[in-house]
Amino acid sequence: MEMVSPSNRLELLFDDILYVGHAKKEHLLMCAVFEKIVGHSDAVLQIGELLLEAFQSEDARYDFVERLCQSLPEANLQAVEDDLKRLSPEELHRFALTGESDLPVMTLPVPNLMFTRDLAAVVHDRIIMSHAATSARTRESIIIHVVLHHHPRFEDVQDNIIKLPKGVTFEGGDLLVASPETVLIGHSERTSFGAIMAIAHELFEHTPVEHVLAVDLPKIRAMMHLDTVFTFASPDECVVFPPVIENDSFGYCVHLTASGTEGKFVTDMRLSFRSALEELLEREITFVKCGGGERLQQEREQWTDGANVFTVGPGAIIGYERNRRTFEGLRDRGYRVVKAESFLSYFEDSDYTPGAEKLAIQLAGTELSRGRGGPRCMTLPIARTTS
Ligand SMILES: NC(=O)NCCC[C@H](N)C(=O)O
Repeated sequence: MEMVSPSNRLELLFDDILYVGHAKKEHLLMCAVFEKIVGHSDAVLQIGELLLEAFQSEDARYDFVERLCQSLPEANLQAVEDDLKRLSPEELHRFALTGESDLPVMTLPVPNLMFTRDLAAVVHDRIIMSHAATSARTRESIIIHVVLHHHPRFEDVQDNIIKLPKGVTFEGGDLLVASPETVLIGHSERTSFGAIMAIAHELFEHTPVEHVLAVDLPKIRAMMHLDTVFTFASPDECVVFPPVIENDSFGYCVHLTASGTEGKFVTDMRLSFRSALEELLEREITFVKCGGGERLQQEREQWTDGANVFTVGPGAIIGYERNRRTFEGLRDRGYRVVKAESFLSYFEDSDYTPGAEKLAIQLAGTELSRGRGGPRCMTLPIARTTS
């Protein structure tokens, strides 16, 4: 992230230059909250460390270099393909993250790797790998490929990895698992309709998923993924950006179900996302408004990821503190609002019991929030259990 500059920031999908030291502290604090809630120190894995561990295998390094050379032909990396393959695990790791090495070639860094959510999506026992929509994030799709295929931790899931066909684009922030049978996918700036159909096909074939709701989003940067305007706080509460999520109109929400005939779906055009969701989940859903009742504040808080909360455990969600009105809405729903630091000091000498009360944890995140991604974007749950 230290390599994002005023001249390359747009290409690297950053609106601003972050104070990296503070951003790191904020990230560490967020991970400490996750570990406390999950209750063991192995709860949080760091993608950079997983990559370095995977690179201990020569096959992994070769695979990475070959995919990199193929995926970005304009970077002319083929000229140094053999040299890249000869780099040590540590040197190749440095090159993979920063684009720098001692070789006479340079490429862009991958500062968006912190938004691990977009690298893949896990639904039941399947892992759908991303097909990044932008060249700034293409290398991240290769990184997750290498980690999943070569890290010993993922040895047993090889047959469960879903690879999407060429030509479609998909980023994990567009996929939300609403229930064991229902998956929501944003048709966004980053995820193509072809990807939604391919994912629906795979999920209908290999998992208990029976319904995919495709949600049409404005194709704009501020709402690049579905999780920038809609996230679950609990099974019956969501944080939503009302101007987009309550915009009922023709073609906005398409319900896909399997038809029983290979390659065919039954489609059903839904005018209201809320009613489609409530019908599929068979319960009423409360929409907590990101930014409260006023349009101006809704826009301000959506911009700083007020609608991008992450549910760490039953009843415990985390979001950026600056989204004050969003937290007020959660308080009105019975959440106790607490700062991340206070949460950790309160439970310093005791275990946290998930579900004992509804907690909305505030992460200061003044630097992280300038990267255009919230706590959900910065996580990638790799296993799911239903309760
Ligand atoms: N799921 C998300 O919404 N991720 C945030 C990604 C932010 C990153 N700067 C990007 O533009 O891709």
